[in-house]
Amino acid sequence: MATSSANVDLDGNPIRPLTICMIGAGGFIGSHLCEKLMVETQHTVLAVDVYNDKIKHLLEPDSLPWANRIQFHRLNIKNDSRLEGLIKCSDLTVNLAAICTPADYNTRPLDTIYSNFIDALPVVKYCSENNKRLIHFSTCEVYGKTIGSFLPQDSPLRQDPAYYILKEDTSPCIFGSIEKQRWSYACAKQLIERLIYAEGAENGLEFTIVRPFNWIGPRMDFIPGIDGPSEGVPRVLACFSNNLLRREPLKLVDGGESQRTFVYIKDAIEAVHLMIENPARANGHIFNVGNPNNEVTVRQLAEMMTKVYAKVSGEDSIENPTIDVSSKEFYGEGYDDSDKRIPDMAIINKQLGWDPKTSLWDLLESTLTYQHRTYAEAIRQSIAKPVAS
Ligand SMILES: NC(=O)c1ccc[n+]([C@@H]2O[C@H](COP(=O)([O-])OP(=O)(O)OC[C@H]3O[C@@H](n4cnc5c(N)ncnc54)[C@H](O)[C@@H]3O)[C@@H](O)[C@H]2O)c1
Ligand SMILES: O=c1ccn([C@@H]2O[C@H](COP(=O)(O)OP(=O)(O)O[C@H]3OC[C@](O)(CO)[C@H]3O)[C@@H](O)[C@H]2O)c(=O)[nH]1
Repeated sequence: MATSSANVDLDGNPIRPLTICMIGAGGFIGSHLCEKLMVETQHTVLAVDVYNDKIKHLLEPDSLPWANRIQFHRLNIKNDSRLEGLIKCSDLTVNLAAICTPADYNTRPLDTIYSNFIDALPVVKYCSENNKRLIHFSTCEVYGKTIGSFLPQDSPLRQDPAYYILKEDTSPCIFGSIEKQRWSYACAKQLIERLIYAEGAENGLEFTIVRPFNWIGPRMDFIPGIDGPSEGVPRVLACFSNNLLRREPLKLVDGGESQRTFVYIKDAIEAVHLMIENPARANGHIFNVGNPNNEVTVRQLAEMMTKVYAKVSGEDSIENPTIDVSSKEFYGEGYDDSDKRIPDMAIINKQLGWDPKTSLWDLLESTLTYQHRTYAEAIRQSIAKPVAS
């Protein structure tokens, strides 16, 4: 895998220290990107978010070696006039802010559309008007369903990669009908991608669009009832972690037949680091960032996580480790799903020489070790606590 050295880019040019306005810096991806930039580079981060719990370890104490290179700005980009000033005094803006948990797409469709489209508009506008570079986080979900999913079940064409590999410049974007509000998120992300592209074409905005394919690792989402709402539904890694920590069966939505490719957050962050430090190679591009070698069905993911968790916790798994639930029961009316997501890697490989390296087993082993260490005792105590009458 290509890595950028501390001082020169992939073409041997010196890398000057940048000021980066990172919006959504307090989230899962933001926390890992801040960590990378603090520990391995000389860049400065203006970290914008409404929360900072996941980056507290980078903000305090004042004696940290990077203390003068990171500032936290608690603000909501929906309604805060400070945003333009922060973008203006930065060299680059990285926009990660979004509602991006599937349980919200069909239950809070308005918030989802506003968050992923309307709230991103000023960010794009301020970057364009002030000639500032933008790295915007979209999603693999803009591809929607694969062409192959519309073929008859027994069609041999379903095995042909041409019908399922997702390519940035040629694959169509196939969403379900309007009442399947699951796709409101993907549609909002697609429209903001189109707007950014148009700003590049008409007004010369220097942009890079990132399409993450299921990045997973420590600090992803929350564990319901411990550091998030008891009834909350996070993404699958946290749902299954929660079930394993509580010794409950893992819930397989609609049989767990959907397929995903999972990439380790630390591999994926390396790709973003390369984009930041190689603007000449990254500007004007849309990049898939995922690991095509780590494909599993959700059922296989549940089985592997059960085995890995038994290994890292030293506890035997329960007798019936999985249970089937319908998507209507789990997510409510209007849910739908992506059938299969395999990223084509040609563009990122050619432009940045990036390839993921961590296997699914290895990334689950380090992530579930973290989950066990971070949450097992808190869960034990919450279960032991008598319920108030
Ligand atoms: N994690 C993945 O695998 C994945 C996959 C596809 C796309 N993405 C995209 O990557 C981006 C980051 O994802 P993540 O997994 O880190 O999600 P996350 O929810 O952990 O992080 C998003 C952060 O944005 C902040 N935010 C949201 N609205 C805000 C607002 N109005 N003002 C200020 N801050 C706000 C949230 O507080 C949160 O900390 C999102 O745009 C998401 O759509 C992620
Ligand atoms: O307890 C559970 C939770 C989920 N599933 C199923 O797992 C699949 C993956 O679900 P999840 O990780 O929550 O999200 P998606 O992959 O569907 O979508 C995300 O992908 C990228 C992003 O844009 C941002 O992260 C987001 O939209 C899915 O099939 C669920 O039904 C389960 O069986 N049990």
